[in-house]
Amino acid sequence: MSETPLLAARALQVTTPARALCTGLELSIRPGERWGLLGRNGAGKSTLLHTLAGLRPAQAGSLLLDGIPLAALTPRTRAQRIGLLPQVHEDAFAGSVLETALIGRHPHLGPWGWETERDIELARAALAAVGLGGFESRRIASLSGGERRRLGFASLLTQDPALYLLDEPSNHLDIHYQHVLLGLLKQRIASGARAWLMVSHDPTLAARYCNRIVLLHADGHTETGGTELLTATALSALYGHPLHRLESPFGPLFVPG
Ligand SMILES: Nc1ncnc2c1ncn2[C@@H]1O[C@H](COP(=O)(O)OP(=O)(O)OP(=O)(O)O)[C@@H](O)[C@H]1O
Repeated sequence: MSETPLLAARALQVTTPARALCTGLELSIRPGERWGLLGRNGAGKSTLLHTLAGLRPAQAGSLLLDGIPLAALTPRTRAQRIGLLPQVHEDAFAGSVLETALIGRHPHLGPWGWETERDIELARAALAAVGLGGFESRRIASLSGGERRRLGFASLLTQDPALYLLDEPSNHLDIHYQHVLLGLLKQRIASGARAWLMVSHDPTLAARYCNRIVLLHADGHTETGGTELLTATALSALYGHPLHRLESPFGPLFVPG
């Protein structure tokens, strides 16, 4: 495949003061791909995701965004191309729902930094898409956990990056919204120029929504490939817990033993 990857990791090493979380990662994320990143608690999934987003340095190796070293790009250029849905939303400013959805437009604003009618339209449309139409003037502190999570998706939709980095996106979402929101992003990615990498603790969800997989093992080595990596044997070893794979019309279901 000759197309330049949206994001490429070459011999990437991510460490904490205590240990190596990820060693020698080779990853090419291309348009149309939906990557699932699976591993145990504490394996280093969020730290790796933040490194791929350029929010923390790698200890070795390189990261290329559209073929250009990520570190050479301005934060604004990076934010036009990469969007992060964090595991937890930490709200430094107690703004309204509409103001928070509009944060996604910041990397795209003109030199004066003012939002246009079009930006506000996009934010309103994103809120409606996540079921928060009519919530625009609510304070974010008054939202339920699932409503706050849906607002995080709305901010990401208004940002409309090429690469969506999603940290446990199903957190706080009921079953309906898990499928509505992942379905919505999947549709965006099907349109061609975008991709996602999502951290998940649910191999059933990963098998249903992802077409590429990274298994991050506790010793820092990784396996990358298609969904054929999602075998009962591989996942039982990954989690240190027996898992059974059952076939269903909706794809494989993984059930703990
Ligand atoms: N600054 C730090 N100093 C020491 N250890 C750290 C530091 N930051 C993270 N860690 C450790 O690195 C490991 C990886 O953390 P990370 O949050 O990336 O794991 P994770 O795979 O996302 O876990 P979870 O599934 O529990 O969310 C954890 O053991 C964590 O305690």
